[in-house]
Amino acid sequence: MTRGFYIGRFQPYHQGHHEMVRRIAEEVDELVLGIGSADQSHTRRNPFTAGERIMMITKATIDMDLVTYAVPIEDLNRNSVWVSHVQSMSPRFEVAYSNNPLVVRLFREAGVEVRQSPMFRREEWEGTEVRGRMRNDGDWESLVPAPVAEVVHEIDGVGRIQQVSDSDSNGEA
Ligand SMILES: Nc1ncnc2c1ncn2[C@@H]1O[C@H](COP(=O)(O)OP(=O)(O)OP(=O)(O)O)[C@@H](O)[C@H]1O
Ligand SMILES: NC(=O)c1ccc[n+]([C@@H]2O[C@H](COP(=O)(O)O)[C@@H](O)[C@H]2O)c1
Repeated sequence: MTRGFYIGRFQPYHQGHHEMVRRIAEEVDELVLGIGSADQSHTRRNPFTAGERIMMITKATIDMDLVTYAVPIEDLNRNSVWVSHVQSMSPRFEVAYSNNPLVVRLFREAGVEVRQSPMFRREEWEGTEVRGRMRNDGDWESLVPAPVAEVVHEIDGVGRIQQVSDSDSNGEA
């Protein structure tokens, strides 16, 4: 039995994340999806709460052939102990998946095996692009799994993003 760990902000969970989970499913029996920056929401870069991101991930991965757990991970302003913080919040895992260079480095320095993947259709499958299209009334729905689009509609996510774009000075280009 192998359990993996895949961390991201998932703002929102999009087709690039989904493709990565599909490939990870070929290598592990169970996967923990760490919801990074869990304490952040209602800003341009981090519009969705941890709970909303749990809904997106749970509904999008329900039909997949692996057990998934979505675990919120708050940020910690101390990189040197961040891996211990992650491990303290997550079910035990043997291998971590990430394409984020800082995350890869921190896990490797802590002695955790890390696997990276290619970036899939990165020109479209990127959180920043999805949020940009939501702000501009573009076609964001084709960039996310259908259950994620349903969650965004349920919580009026587009309305929220358009509103925080005006008021939030937390700045995303
Ligand atoms: N299209 C993709 N193909 C493969 N991996 C991806 C893709 N998009 C994101 N990832 C990886 O998934 C992890 C989580 O990504 P994250 O939630 O930050 O999404 P993002 O699209 O990079 O977001 P943002 O544009 O909001 O910073 C990271 O390791 C990231 O490199
Ligand atoms: N010191 C820290 O708090 C620390 C260090 C590395 C990554 N993280 C978090 O891990 C997540 C990494 O996800 P991304 O690959 O989506 O950037 C982010 O939420 C990031 O804030 C936090």
